[in-house]
Amino acid sequence: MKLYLAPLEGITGYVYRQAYHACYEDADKYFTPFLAPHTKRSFNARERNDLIPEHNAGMYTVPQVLSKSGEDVAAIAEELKAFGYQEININAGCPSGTVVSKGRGAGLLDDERALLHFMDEMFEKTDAEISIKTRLGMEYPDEFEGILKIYNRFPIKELILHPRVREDYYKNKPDWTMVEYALEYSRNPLVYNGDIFTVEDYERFTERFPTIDAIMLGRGVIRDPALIEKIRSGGIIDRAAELKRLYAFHNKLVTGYQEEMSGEKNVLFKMKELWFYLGTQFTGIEKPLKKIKKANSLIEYQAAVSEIFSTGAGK
Ligand SMILES: Cc1cc2nc3c(=O)[nH]c(=O)nc-3n(C[C@H](O)[C@H](O)[C@H](O)COP(=O)(O)O)c2cc1C
Repeated sequence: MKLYLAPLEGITGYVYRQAYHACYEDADKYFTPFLAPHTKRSFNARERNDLIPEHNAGMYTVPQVLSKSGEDVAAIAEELKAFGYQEININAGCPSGTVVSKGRGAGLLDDERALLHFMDEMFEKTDAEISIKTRLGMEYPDEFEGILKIYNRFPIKELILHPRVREDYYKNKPDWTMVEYALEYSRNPLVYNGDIFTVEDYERFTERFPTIDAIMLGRGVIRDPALIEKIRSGGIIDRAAELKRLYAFHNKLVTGYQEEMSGEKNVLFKMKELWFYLGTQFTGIEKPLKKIKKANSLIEYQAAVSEIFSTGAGK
């Protein structure tokens, strides 16, 4: 099974990916959070930092592009080639109102004619390898029938399906009936994405879909960075060693963000967001978690984190 790390805007930037690469067995592919091409100028400093080869050494990284213009995608693909990227991923799933209202992300799925035009132009104007990360549609899962017919007209490297509609955001359950449908009718290789948080979730999925050979993991890995290794090893990982490694990974993130960003406040913001996910793998940490949320300095923050790791709390 190939296991990919999903793009998570604000979380899986290069600092996260580098720390992950240093501490854990690699994901088979890493996807950057979306880049939104600008017609007049090239990448901004943050995007450039995410893409440069030095920040992606030893990892197979796929840049993700958020656009509704095939021409813009083709232009950005050329710029990405200069960084050494042959494969790019298209975001056809972002549910955010500001993105969708501009016809991008899941908004691409709102109008089949526009989607077809976008795909036509993109495939005509670039020879880069294109994968698509898609939802089922905007409102109803059966919208996917028409959408898949469009995807089937193009040689997509991988069709990564997050089987929710835009209206779901991240609520409700991924629709596995539509995964069955996609498996039967997609002419392109299918990758699954959605709600695989534990080894048990993974096993339930592979039991039902034994022929799917690639899964993209998002929040599951952010909650438990060892998830990919647990899946590969069948769940056997020593908890004490695991916590030690998680602490080292955590500290690498803090150092990485300190180097990347100016000001403690920004670093604290990033780390607090991460604990929203990491906290779920511990029990009995309400007090230190509260201290993390309230921390005004990195010293206060690190003291609270040390409480969590030193008590060995854990499920
Ligand atoms: C905070 C956050 C940021 C995200 N950013 C992106 C993004 O930049 N591009 C994208 O395609 N999906 C993005 N997603 C969606 C994830 O890649 C993934 O599809 C979703 O979380 C479902 O997978 P999971 O259940 O394994 O987490 C984001 C999700 C979250 C929660």
